Amino acid sequence: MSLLTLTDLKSFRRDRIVLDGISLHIAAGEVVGLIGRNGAGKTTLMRAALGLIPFSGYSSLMQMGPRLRARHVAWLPQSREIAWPISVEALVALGRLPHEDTDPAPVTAALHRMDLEALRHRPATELSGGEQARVLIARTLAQQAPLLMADEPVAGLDPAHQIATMQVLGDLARGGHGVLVSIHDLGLAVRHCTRLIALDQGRIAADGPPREVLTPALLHRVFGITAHFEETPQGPIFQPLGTV
Ligand SMILES: Nc1ncnc2c1ncn2[C@@H]1O[C@H](COP(=O)(O)OP(=O)(O)OP(=O)(O)O)[C@@H](O)[C@H]1O
Repeated sequence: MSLLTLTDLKSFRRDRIVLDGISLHIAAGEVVGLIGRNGAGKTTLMRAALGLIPFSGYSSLMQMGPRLRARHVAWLPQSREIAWPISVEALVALGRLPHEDTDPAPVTAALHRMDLEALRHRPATELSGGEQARVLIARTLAQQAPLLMADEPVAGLDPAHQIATMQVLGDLARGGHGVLVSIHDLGLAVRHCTRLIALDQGRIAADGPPREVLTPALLHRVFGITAHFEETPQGPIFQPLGTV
């Protein structure tokens, strides 16, 4: 089942085309990594799909009313700013707003999944940057939406929490959700994403399983790098080596 369909999406910023002809589906069971250089259009693609910036073309999310959309898709923006000193638990509970319920179970589960139980009563504004990022991820988990869209969810997290967060996204997908994440760490992307979409100057340069997307030719053309890519008994290992 497709949870997100985009057809011929285009977006302009300051009269310059920054997304052009984007067509894709995200299905239940997928963790799709959106990759590309700085400025390639990853954030723009997700914000346009959500209707947060103007675009032309079709986004299935825009066919839903605001209430249905809030239940269908959880969104983690790149900005990790927390404005008010509310408790971690209260902030995570904001993820339940679209459901208009007071069921504590999804909030408790989200706190547990993001390793936040010990911090639940702390003011969220008094946490470290990485801890705040985990709180905001937990809020999106508490929303229990079929589709999760996250802009660089693991940026700023320590290695253990990066891996744990990617595993949480994998668990969500295996539980029938769909996930679209922008990510710069190609090593993590290769290990945890079921599929990669490489963006280059606002267009899709490649879309498929990590091994098929991250070819030497694509790495050269889209990222300007060389890399070592190896299948091992511990899973695939991808390490950028140099610039070209
Ligand atoms: N508010 C804005 N006004 C004008 N141009 C913008 C604006 N936001 C983004 N752009 C431009 O749109 C293009 C795509 O930006 P976008 O933020 O989508 O890239 P990205 O792939 O998410 O990059 P990064 O990896 O650095 O987060 C860039 O050329 C950027 O300069």
